[in-house]
Amino acid sequence: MNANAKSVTPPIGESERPARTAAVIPAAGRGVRLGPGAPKALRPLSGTPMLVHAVRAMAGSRAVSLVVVVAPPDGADEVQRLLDAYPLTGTTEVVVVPGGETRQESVRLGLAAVPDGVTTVLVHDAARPLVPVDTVDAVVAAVRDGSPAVVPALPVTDTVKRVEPRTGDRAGEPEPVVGTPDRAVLRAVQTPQGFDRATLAAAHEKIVLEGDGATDDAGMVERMGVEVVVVPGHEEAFKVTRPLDLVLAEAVLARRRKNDGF
Ligand SMILES: Nc1ccn([C@@H]2O[C@H](COP(=O)(O)OP(=O)(O)OP(=O)(O)O)[C@@H](O)[C@H]2O)c(=O)n1
Ligand SMILES: C[C@](O)(CO)[C@H](O)COP(=O)(O)O
Repeated sequence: MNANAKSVTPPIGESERPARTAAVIPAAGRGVRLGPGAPKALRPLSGTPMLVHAVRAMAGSRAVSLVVVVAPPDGADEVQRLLDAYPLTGTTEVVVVPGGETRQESVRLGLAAVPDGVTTVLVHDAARPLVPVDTVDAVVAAVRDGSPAVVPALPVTDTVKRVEPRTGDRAGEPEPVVGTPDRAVLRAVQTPQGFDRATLAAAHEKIVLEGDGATDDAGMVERMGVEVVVVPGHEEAFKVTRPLDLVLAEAVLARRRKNDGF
């Protein structure tokens, strides 16, 4: 959309949901970097599984009428039972499907379960359980305003180096630096990423045929030559990846409880 053009899209929740929005939550990963234990999405945060936080975060947006949870390939029944134990208060429907060996495959399987009539699809990591609803709404609004692919992202705060990785017999050796990108043009990308449904489906179809090394869905769309835009992300939308991230997530939840007066 032209930067100066004014959006005519009604605020989220005030439209009659002409364009149904679904959220696909890939939750089939093991969480190897988090260390031994249950699959990452099922680990508790303040006593509630990470996945439940992520589902609530998506259902918290009035735009989202369906959440597709992508469970570990052999764990769909367990995930369904777990979600049954934490029913949502609103009207958002939740379905569970088995996932695949890679995140990309899991997203593709989740997308296949999205019914006809849904025109906007969000893809959100179960590993980002604390994303605020305003961030979700900002992504949905940008898609509804005409951007086929929208990612929330934050400026990078560390200086980033490009290196020549040392692998195989040379793994562990110091890695030569081959460049320092200008930090001002870098963004650290989060989820939910929002898409025009047909665009996302086409990107996944192309990748199945041709293979690809993209680490996020927007990267796949970019490789088709489609414009991807960034909206402001949020510090609390960080990805729980390593053990220290669990400590941070608990601290964020404790701060929210305190702010809510609990
Ligand atoms: N085969 C896979 C692998 C990952 N994911 C999901 O993709 C999201 C982001 O992935 P990441 O943080 O890398 O999770 P894991 O793959 O579980 O982590 P690790 O690489 O440490 O094992 C997570 O919600 C994860 O469950 C998935 O649905 N299917
Ligand atoms: C999709 C993502 O969360 C955007 O930052 C990220 O690329 C997932 O990466 P991972 O390798 O699955 O951790």
